[in-house]
Amino acid sequence: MDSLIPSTPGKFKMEKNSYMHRSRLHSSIAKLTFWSFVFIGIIYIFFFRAPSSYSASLPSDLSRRSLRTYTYGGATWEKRVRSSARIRSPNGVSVLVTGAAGFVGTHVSAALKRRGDGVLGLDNFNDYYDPSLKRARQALLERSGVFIVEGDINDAALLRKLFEVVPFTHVMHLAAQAGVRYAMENPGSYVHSNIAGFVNLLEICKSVNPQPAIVWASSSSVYGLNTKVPFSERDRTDQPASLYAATKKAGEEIAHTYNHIYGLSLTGLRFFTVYGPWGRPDMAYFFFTKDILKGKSISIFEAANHGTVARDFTYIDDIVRGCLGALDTAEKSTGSGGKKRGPAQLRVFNLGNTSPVPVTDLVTILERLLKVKAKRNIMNLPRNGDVQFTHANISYAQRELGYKPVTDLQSGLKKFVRWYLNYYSVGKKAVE
Ligand SMILES: O=C(O)[C@H]1O[C@H](OP(=O)(O)OP(=O)(O)OC[C@H]2O[C@@H](n3ccc(=O)[nH]c3=O)[C@H](O)[C@@H]2O)[C@H](O)[C@@H](O)[C@@H]1O
Repeated sequence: MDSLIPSTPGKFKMEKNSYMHRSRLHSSIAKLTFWSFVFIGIIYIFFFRAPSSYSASLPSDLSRRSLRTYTYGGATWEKRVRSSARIRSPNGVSVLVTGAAGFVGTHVSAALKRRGDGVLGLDNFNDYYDPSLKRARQALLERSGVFIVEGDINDAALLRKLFEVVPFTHVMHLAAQAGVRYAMENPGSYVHSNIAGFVNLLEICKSVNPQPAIVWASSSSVYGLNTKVPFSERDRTDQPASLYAATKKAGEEIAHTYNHIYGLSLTGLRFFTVYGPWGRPDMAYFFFTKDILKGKSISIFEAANHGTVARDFTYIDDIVRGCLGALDTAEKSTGSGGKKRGPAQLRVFNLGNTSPVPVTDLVTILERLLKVKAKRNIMNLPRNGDVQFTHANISYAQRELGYKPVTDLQSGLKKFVRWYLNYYSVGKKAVE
């Protein structure tokens, strides 16, 4: 079919010329045939090819997200929102936690609630990974009095409404499209959540009165191809190795802008491979556990020349303490009515463990805890966004937030495995 449709008008002219000596009728049939092909071609491209390639690059969960409508409002709903966000301790704060049904979001929300802060969750419950795990986390939070509003950070009307009902003093912004490798499959979802969603949230935060202070999740991946170790906040972060990292880096620059123009107090936290109970099934420690138990082989990446791939795995409870430290030391935003009144706080911290562990050692620990030998398939680190190692310098967070991780990988994984076996009711007797 391609050969029948001229690709350029020039080509068309040449073909048309070759028919000049034929009969007029023949020529008009040829023209008609040609234009029919062009027409059919256009229809094909716009109505069939375009949507399918569009949905391949902006796949299912993004389109599902945009199409999904959430219902909110009404007296009962507002009552639940207010009650969840009510401060119950003398020095408490009221915090809107975005991504509250996510891994870190659930733990942070529960910790804030425990100490008497007002907490309202927001989550779109997308299906990037098993939503039933998010629902289970939601049930857990509900039992401790945290209500999660179902909605998207891109929904300006919803965010405005939430601030109308509750004048939040703080926003803990953890909603994001996470995962390094998935960015190659679904780039649009990273732009949608990590850039557009973040800007939308900041737009609302800058315009409300009083403006909240914002603490938000950046990522260790912003260090990208940086080779200087341990990674310090002052190191270069202009060589991201994945679109995920690029969107988190963009978030840091966007934070700078909103701080500069509107006086929003902003603290970014660069998390280093956070793991633990209620974790994310898309992360290696989680699906390695699942696959080892099933007797399925696992792919363990190694760098060139059998180079070690390592991560500064950081246990969730340590991260939660870092998040609370960031909230507690966050100064007030200085703007009001969308106008800056003075300079405001702008910070970025590493929250890591400062103790990188090779992925092979992670697997050995899991084997011991699960009492099952892994079927190891060693393969080259794919070029899909992964970096060879991460290692946090945490002295700045230590000084400013009192951040001090205390959990080594062995102890943290033990807690994870115990939770995993219990949650998925695995009959095996592992982890003594
Ligand atoms: O700290 C961070 O900034 C990031 O940490 C994780 O990203 P990553 O460290 O790549 O975590 P995993 O996907 O769980 O991978 C952990 C290690 O296992 C390796 N891996 C992963 C998958 C696999 O099949 N085999 C394998 O050896 C990876 O190369 C990596 O070294 C999270 O997924 C990101 O959302 C987060 O921002």
